[in-house]
Amino acid sequence: MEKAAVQGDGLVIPLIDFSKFLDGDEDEKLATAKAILHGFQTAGFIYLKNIPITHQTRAHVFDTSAKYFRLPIETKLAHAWTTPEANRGYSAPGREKVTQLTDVSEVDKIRNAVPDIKESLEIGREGEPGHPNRWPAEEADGELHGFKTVMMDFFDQCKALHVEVMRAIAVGMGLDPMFFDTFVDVGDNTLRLLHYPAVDKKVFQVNPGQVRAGEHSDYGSITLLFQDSRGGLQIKSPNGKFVDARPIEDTCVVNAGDLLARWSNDTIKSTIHRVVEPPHAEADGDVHPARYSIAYFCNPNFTSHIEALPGTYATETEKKYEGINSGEYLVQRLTATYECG
Ligand SMILES: O=C(O)CCC(=O)C(=O)O
Ligand SMILES: [Fe+2]
Repeated sequence: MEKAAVQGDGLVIPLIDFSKFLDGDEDEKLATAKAILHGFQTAGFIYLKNIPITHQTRAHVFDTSAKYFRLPIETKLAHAWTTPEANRGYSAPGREKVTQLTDVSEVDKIRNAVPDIKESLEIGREGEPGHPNRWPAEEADGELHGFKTVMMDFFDQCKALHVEVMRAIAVGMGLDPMFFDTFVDVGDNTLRLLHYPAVDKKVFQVNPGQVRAGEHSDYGSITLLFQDSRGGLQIKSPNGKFVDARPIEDTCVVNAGDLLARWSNDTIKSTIHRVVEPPHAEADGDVHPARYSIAYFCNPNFTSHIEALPGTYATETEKKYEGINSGEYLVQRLTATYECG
């Protein structure tokens, strides 16, 4: 067994070789699927290595993302995020406050007190009726030439990885390997490019509680998280302490979201995480350099009805939740998180 990716305060996040699920023999496939499910059931998080998304693709997407965030703020605001139903476009620093609260007025209070130091661009499925993506303009000879192609290609690769991780979960649960396929084939997912600007170290000293991204759980089935080498991601342990989730090159951090936890009748955990001041002193003196990450939020098809999975309850009375429509659930959660209007 591989050394854990993260270990501390009762939190153990496994590092799993995903090629053993995709290309291994039957025993390797089964053992890997079980390890993946076990990671989601215990930590709610796993790290995957040897995924089909190459180092080159990933590096190119990060470079392209950095180019995007160098655009002037007015250019970015011209394709700003609009509504939870669309969930596409640019969010300037301070717009979204990810939090556990679902009451809009409470979220507002917190957002105004200590805004997150980050900006993001949300990209959804192309062709969703009524919700076109909000793309930056690409001039033929401009810096951003090819942006849309790069991002949609990455979107599709992540979409395929979602399907494969769900197959691993199905195998781990003893379900038909394709059980989830018809629940996730549409790709109602969101690609979020994230930029945490360089920040003076003093900001963290002066404002206790200042973070780069506030504590929250994700909403959907799973999130594929690609982080650069800066660090600062933390995951809440079962004892309530935040533990550093160190960057490991060429791995993808995968965490279960609230809807998968609900779907699994709470046998899978959706674990709280946040992004704080990086743990290591950087060479740049008084300033923490920028951090870039990319989160790909996977969801069951918005038309899916989500209710306790077979094998997660013995009798009807053990079902903890009512069935729910995936799309409605996600819009509800996003409505509480973003400042609308
Ligand atoms: O930037 C990161 O590492 C985490 C981002 C995150 O958790 C989110 O956007 O939901
Ligand atoms: Fe998150």
